[in-house]
Amino acid sequence: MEFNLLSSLFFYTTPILLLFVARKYYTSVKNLPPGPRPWPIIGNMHQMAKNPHIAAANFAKKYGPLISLRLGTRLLVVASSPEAAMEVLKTQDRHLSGRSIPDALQQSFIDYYFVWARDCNEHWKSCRTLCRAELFSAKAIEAQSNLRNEKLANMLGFLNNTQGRVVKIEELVFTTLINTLSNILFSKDFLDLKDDETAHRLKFGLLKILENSVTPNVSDFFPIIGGLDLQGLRKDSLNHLDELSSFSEAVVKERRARIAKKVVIAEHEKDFLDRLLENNFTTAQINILVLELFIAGTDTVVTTIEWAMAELLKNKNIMLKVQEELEQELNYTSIMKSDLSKLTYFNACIKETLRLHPVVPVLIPRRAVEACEVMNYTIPKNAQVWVNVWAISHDPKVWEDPNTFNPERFLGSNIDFTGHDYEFIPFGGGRRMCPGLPSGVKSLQTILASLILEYDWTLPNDEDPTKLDMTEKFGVTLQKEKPLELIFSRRE
Ligand code: HEM
Repeated sequence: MEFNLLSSLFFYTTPILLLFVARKYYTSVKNLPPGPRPWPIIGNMHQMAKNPHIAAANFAKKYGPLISLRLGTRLLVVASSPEAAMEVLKTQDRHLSGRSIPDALQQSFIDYYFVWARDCNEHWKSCRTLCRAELFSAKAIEAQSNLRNEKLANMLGFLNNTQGRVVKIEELVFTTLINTLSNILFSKDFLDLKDDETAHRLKFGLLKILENSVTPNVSDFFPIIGGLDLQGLRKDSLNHLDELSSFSEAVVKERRARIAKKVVIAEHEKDFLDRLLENNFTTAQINILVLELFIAGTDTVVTTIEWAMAELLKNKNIMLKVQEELEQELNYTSIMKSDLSKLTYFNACIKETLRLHPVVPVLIPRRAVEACEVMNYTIPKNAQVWVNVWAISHDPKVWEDPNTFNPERFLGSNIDFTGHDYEFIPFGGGRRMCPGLPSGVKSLQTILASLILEYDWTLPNDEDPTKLDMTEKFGVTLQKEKPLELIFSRRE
């Protein structure tokens, strides 16, 4: 009886309270960027639907390059032109360098996040410094080359035995990348190319965490009721995080035991885990960091390779040109030893893939740590900020014929993805820019070059490649809705 009374009270008063809070908040902020009129309570939620990056790009056509939208009681500001992106990522980088942590990831270890660190705090700084020195510096990438070569050889060996069977590209590349990364981090393979089930479980867990972080969630729209976790996304993410931590936890335990026994290891044999332990990272901090590196460093590369292969299949003339360049410059044994950045046409294809299919379409959402001005509009403290890379990449005012896959546009051009050319920022920019760029690009180059050079690719059931379904699926990463499946046959 008492419970019924309380729940009815909650049911009837909550919407009124929310409406009041939202109204009070939004009428108090002056000079917000323009945008479509929000509905009471829900704001513009219903207008963002399945593909929010496209919906926001369409609003930008009407309201300008900086717009504001309301998602429940939350304010979202979206930058959709190179000029607006530059103001967010460069001019106001310090004020807009926070992350907006989705409710699904509001867990007890929130202070240990790297990718989702709320602001550029001391822990974030030590993660970034250590990762840059030990994983992503030119010296570190060079030191990883034997290991990468070995994992690449495993992948090609596996493909040689598929004998006309259909191969799911995302699973093949995912396993290769996880093992490359797990060896760099822990000197250990996490997966076996023949063991689909474990690979599937790991991939499912990582993707589920990403998916939960972008699933429309009432707790994000109305933080006042966040603690209730009405959709169970926080609980579900924690279950996956716990399960995935078990992959690393055992290794960390083993390593600590080795250190306790004072076993001496040569400097050049130490891996990333040794460095983390030397820097006094706790087991919980290591588990989260490793998970975030797996999340940030696998799906991005897998998805980009899948899009690149799909575009090359669709565009036979471009494929022939890349094959010709690779054949002239390399052969398989020299791929890891070659400087692949010298292959102009091949690299133009990688850039064009990242332009047409920017794998992180709105960057990882930023948060205003302080109120600031962008394009003469006010961005209030704690507003969420997207840089709509997808909109910039598909804007005919920025790119000629933007929907066509045309690597030639990058030939003889200095435009690069290093975060300074704001019309092309697939890795973001400013202090939260992707630190894994050198590692990601190395993986894209070596895996793609090997697959192009070594095999002819055909679609199952003699499907016509020019009719390949290129529908996108929105998420933190912009995936190909229908996974690419191919049959590989060795080239002469
Ligand atoms: C095709 C490959 C990749 C693409 C397109 C990509 C893209 C991005 C983007 C757009 C961001 C957000 C940047 C921003 O907010 O301005 C990001 C962040 C990040 N990426 Fe990547 N990434 C790739 C590969 C990798 C790899 C291989 C790793 C590591 C193994 C990695 C680790 C990270 C980390 C740790 C962050 C968070 C940085 C921070 O918040 O300070 N990424 N990435």
